[in-house]
Amino acid sequence: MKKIDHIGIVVKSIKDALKLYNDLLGLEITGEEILEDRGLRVAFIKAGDTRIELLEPLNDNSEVSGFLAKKGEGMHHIAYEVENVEEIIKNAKKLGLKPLSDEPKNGAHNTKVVFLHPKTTNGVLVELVEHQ
Ligand SMILES: CC[C@@H](C(=O)O)C(=O)SCCNC(=O)CCNC(=O)[C@H](O)C(C)(C)COP(=O)(O)OP(=O)(O)OC[C@H]1O[C@@H](n2cnc3c(N)ncnc32)[C@H](O)[C@@H]1OP(=O)(O)O
Ligand SMILES: [Co+2]
Repeated sequence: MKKIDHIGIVVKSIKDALKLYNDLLGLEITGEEILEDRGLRVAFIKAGDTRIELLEPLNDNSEVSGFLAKKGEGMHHIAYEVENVEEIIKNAKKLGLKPLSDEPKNGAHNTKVVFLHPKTTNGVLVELVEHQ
């Protein structure tokens, strides 16, 4: 594991959330992306050597709609940058840490990602990210 790649936060509106990250803290958006297949508008904000990932649902079928409906806005996941996501999936299984897919999926900004089920990772949704 190289570092915390980003901290994912679900928000109703990225624009509204910028009052804190941009207006108050002076942090800039370093990359915004629409992920249609995931129903997500995503904005990355550089914060020191890690990033905040703001996740806004595009529609009711978004990957974060259920979370937003049940828990409201808030902390969603912690992403760790790894070297070899395929390798880490195999090791996670051996350790009883449940990957949510057997193969990595495409993440934001040309990455391969896999998530570990929060019920096997002390209640925190963990994302493992390999930058291409
Ligand atoms: C932009 C792309 C990518 C990147 O490149 O960075 C992203 O970050 S995409 C981020 C959004 N996508 C995902 O999160 C995909 C992986 N997540 C999932 O597959 C699901 O969210 C889940 C984790 C499997 C949960 O889905 P589901 O089982 O349908 O929801 P439930 O409400 O039934 O939850 C079951 C259980 O898990 C607890 N839970 C749910 N979400 C979280 C969470 N974010 N953190 C911690 N715990 C979570 C939930 O509370 C339930 O527990 P109990 O209530 O005790 O049963
Ligand atoms: Co993420």
